[in-house]
Amino acid sequence: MTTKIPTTVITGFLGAGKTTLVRHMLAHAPKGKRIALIINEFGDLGVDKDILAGCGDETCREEDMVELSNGCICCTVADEFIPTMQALLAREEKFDHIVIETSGLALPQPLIRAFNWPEIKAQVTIDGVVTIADAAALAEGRFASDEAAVDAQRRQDEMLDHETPLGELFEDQLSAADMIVINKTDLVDAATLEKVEANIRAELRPGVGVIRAANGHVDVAALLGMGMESEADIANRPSHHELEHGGETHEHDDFDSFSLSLAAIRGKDDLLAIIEDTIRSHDVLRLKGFAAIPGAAARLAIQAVGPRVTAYFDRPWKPGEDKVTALVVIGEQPLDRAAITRSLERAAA
Ligand SMILES: Nc1nc2c(ncn2[C@@H]2O[C@H](COP(=O)(O)OP(=O)(O)OP(=O)(O)O)[C@@H](O)[C@H]2O)c(=O)[nH]1
Repeated sequence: MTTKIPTTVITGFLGAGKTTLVRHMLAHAPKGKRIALIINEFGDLGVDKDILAGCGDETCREEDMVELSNGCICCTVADEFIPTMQALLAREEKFDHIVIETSGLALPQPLIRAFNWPEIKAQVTIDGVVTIADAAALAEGRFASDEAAVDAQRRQDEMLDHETPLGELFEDQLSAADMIVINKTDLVDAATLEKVEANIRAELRPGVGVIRAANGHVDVAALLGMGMESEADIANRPSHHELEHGGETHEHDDFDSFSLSLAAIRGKDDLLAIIEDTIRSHDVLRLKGFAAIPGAAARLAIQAVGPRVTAYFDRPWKPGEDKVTALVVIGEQPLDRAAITRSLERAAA
């Protein structure tokens, strides 16, 4: 009997901390373990791969990272995910473990189901589905629906969704999970954290573990080696979205993303203030990218989750590299691309 390669699936909403957790996991995985990484990112700048490149050293080399950037993994299972897995499995050097970071807008269920396809099932199994929850976003009610408005709508049309797109997606990510990591515990107080955890626990199947973390710092031994064989249990992980929409539309049809670049900007503080203002005025959910700050030898990595903007110089510009400011913007439909672009262009020199 061949031993199947265990695969960990990481889900969680936009900006919850998936890449941060994967980074921690690669840096702390047992030495000698060889891990392949499949990254699916919403938006086309490849920020996550850039952040992860090199952080696993010999555990996960750059050539062991594969990016799936043509849309969300749940819509491209047949065209992209299955061939990517087959190509990984056909490599001469064998992997001990595979980690898949899904995009923050992905429904996990179609991906889990793909592990029952004969060509995958024979060689790979899901070790566990880990869902990362953003304690700060939950505490701020960013997934909550406006109950009064929804009730009024429902009275008019019984067929209407009773969930916001965000709430529905998050429920699907919770229902798919074998383990929940409540991340960003540093941003909320103890009483709030208790409340957030109680709300999450109320949505879970019995037996699903919950751990708390800041900056994705979790015991890697608890993550790798769960042995759940989640694909065999797909019937117990219903997708609210698939049930309600009959699989005809995908949840992220409700979301939009675009990228833009700015040739030259005035300065760092000015740029960050303009980004924060733009996010607040246009309900941007997630913004990330890199900026070229005048006079700086390193590029500035920018991360914004809701109105919280952070930035750090991540590496020196490479010789000959195009020094531009490039950003990905993600939000609910309709995203007013022209107005957001105009707003961000106020940072231009
Ligand atoms: N304060 C705080 N910030 C965090 C924590 N975890 C992650 N972050 C920050 O949150 C931002 C988003 O983190 P990522 O790891 O990129 O989130 P993600 O889920 O991979 O994002 P997407 O792939 O875009 O969906 C980054 O600026 C992180 O540094 C945490 O526990 N506390």
